Amino acid sequence: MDTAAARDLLAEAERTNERRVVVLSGDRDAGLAAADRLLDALPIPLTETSLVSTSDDLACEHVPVRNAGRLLGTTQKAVVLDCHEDCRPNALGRVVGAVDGGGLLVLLTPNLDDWPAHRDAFDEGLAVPPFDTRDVTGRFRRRFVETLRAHPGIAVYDADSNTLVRDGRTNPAPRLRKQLPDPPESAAFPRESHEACLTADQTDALTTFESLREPGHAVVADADRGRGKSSAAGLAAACLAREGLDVLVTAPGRRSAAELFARARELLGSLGDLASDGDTVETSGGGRIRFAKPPEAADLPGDPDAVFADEAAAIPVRLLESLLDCPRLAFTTTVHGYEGAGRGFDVRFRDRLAETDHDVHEASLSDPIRYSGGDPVEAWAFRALLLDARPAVDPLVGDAAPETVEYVSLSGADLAADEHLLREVFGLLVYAHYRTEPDDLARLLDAPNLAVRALVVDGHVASVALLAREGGLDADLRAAMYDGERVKGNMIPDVLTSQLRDEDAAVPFGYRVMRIATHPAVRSRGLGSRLLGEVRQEFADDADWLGVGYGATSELLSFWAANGYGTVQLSTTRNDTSGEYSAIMLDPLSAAGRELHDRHAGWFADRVSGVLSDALRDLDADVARAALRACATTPDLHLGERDWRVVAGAAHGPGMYGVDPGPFRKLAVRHLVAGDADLLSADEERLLVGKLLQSRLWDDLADRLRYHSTSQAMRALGDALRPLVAEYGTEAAREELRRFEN
Ligand SMILES: CC(=O)SCCNC(=O)CCNC(=O)[C@H](O)C(C)(C)COP(=O)(O)OP(=O)(O)OC[C@H]1O[C@@H](n2cnc3c(N)ncnc32)[C@H](O)[C@@H]1OP(=O)(O)O
Ligand SMILES: Nc1ncnc2c1ncn2[C@@H]1O[C@H](COP(=O)(O)OP(=O)(O)OP(=O)(O)O)[C@@H](O)[C@H]1O
Repeated sequence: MDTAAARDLLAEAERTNERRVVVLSGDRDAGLAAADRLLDALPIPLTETSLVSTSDDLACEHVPVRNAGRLLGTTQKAVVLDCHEDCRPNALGRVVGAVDGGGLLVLLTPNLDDWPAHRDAFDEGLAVPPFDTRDVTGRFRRRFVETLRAHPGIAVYDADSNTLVRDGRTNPAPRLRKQLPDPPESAAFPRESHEACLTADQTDALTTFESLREPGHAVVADADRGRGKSSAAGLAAACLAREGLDVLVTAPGRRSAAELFARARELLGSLGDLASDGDTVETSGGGRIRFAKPPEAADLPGDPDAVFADEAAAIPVRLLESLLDCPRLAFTTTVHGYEGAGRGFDVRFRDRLAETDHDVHEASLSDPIRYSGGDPVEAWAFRALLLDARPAVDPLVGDAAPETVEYVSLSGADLAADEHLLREVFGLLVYAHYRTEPDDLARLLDAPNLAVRALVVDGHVASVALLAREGGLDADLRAAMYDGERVKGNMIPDVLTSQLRDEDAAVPFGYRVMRIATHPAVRSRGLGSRLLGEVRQEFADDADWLGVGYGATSELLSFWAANGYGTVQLSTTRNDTSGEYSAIMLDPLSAAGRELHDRHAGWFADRVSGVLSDALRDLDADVARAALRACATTPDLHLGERDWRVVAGAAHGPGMYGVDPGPFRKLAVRHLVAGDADLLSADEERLLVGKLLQSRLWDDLADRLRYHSTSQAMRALGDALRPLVAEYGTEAAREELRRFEN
């Protein structure tokens, strides 16, 4: 790229405070040399430049592609992203956000015509056994190249032929540069906090946060990425802590709360109120700002005065609900961008918030901080990575019912050919699953092991399922897996083989429902079940099993059980963000699938009482009940005469559970897995789980189940045992019962 063109492009970026993209396409070495010349010719210091690449080929900072997340929240004047050997959509999303207004994103790419056929390390990751890289398609790249050629603000330079294909200038009319906002005349927070705001939106948001000085208020701040909402929250947290309040901050990860803490520290520092600056920030007024992961924050440790949930949409609603007991609440959420849509924050949580006694205040920030509004590179990134994909608007699917929808199979080619459909499918997945990210868009379009099935109404997506083919692995791979090697993309066979030590688990093949989502406007009408029914019918003669692995809640366990899926495993560690244990369930389709299911269901029932008294001691009793109820087997119950005498005796008083817990546990598992669900009340079942299986202390259990006293809880367990003895006991057991009943 000749120096004059590069200088003109950078000058335009600086003049408008927008970003520009330079694509250097062609041979990698030629591209690198062109990048080197470009950076040399431009007035951009090396210290403000990063190269994101598999190798360290330029004189500036080098960030490995897999660590591109390091750039999140930082800003650079120029970032060079090397797309030759490992083009990761996630890295692209992170890198774009790190370029400052007036800066350049430089992409090193293969020749744009050839790129879709080029295979790299990312594609190798998509080539899940038994597929190989040749099975991976290049649709994501084809679409990506089209966006590079079509969007304004993107220069394309062919480094092989030294030709400037597009100069990337948009020649905008001159605009007034934004001034820093004036602090409000009268503000409740210190003037310095308002002076620290960079846009008028941020000032307004901070003013909204002032309501939190009094208890009984909640603030919801939403914005697109990079509008400074976390920073506004940080300034507010600092002001509250300065007044002596204890502020608990939670976010999907500590990293995501970094900006909030940074602003709080800066402000307290400049006010001279920073007493201690470790993981917890303490103020000279006796206040503090501390962090806890969502599952811990949900218990409101130390009864904080205020809770701030940053990126709240990426935190499960169940955990957010536990925060509502705190007198002051703040939630920030991203409108567009993957974190934003997760788990229907708007749909479900705002209603819950409105039902509380808190006065709810809203703040919206639309002015970007790092670059001007209307920046063409932001618009391009939204489109290229579908950051703004949304489910169909409600009225378009409002009439969807199980009888009126059409079941369709959507191949990568179908999705690539129909942008509307792609947006709706992807938008729905993003909306419902907080972990959906840019890499998933490429997977959807190119991965050979994935299949998309949907229910559509008038061409609009009402429900969608993403299926991943798993298993059917040869003996060598199975042995490797058994020996502990990670075999990518085979989640269920992997768990059954390596954790549960079943070397044959990956012989049969099946489809794991990776994600399923029904449009929020039409949930609970049977669409999700219809979709799973159709999937079952379609694959009945073509696969050995259907399966699923997900963060277990009692509602979801019931949903899957109602659709024929049976529990075979509960994980022994919790997910960091959701705090949920995951469940694996199977729905057998063939004889081989049934074999696999039956041996694991049987084994699950055999071992579950051991696990519940150990790693799963803190599993929610209702999740345990639902997981056991969803296990499709009938556990053995071989109790001897002496066992029954102990159990029946305990049901009436003189016998004691503690002398020999074994038979009680067997009885509980037998009933909770395969017994008549109406025999005991929900609380009685919770007692079986809590006392007999999880060995909780009586005081704790009485408290949890709201019994007036420990002895009342003990009597309730006896009452629960009686019908069980009557139902399952031998003649000897019933004889024992009759002794006491008379
Ligand atoms: C691998 C995975 O994807 S697991 C995660 C599943 N997906 C999600 O959680 C995304 C958000 N949720 C959704 O999109 C939907 O709620 C789905 C896909 C779970 C269910 O789709 P729907 O079309 O509502 O299913 P359908 O109407 O057939 O069955 C609903 C029943 O499932 C149960 N159910 C399952 N999950 C839930 C839930 N989160 N909230 C309420 N009910 C639920 C209920 O029993 C419900 O019956 P009800 O409405 O009479 O109470
Ligand atoms: N008042 C401020 N003072 C200094 N820097 C700020 C301020 N507001 C925002 N920034 C900077 O602008 C960038 C975006 O801010 P922030 O992270 O708060 O925004 P956000 O809306 O939460 O965005 P994201 O969704 O990307 O986290 C950050 O790099 C931050 O350091």
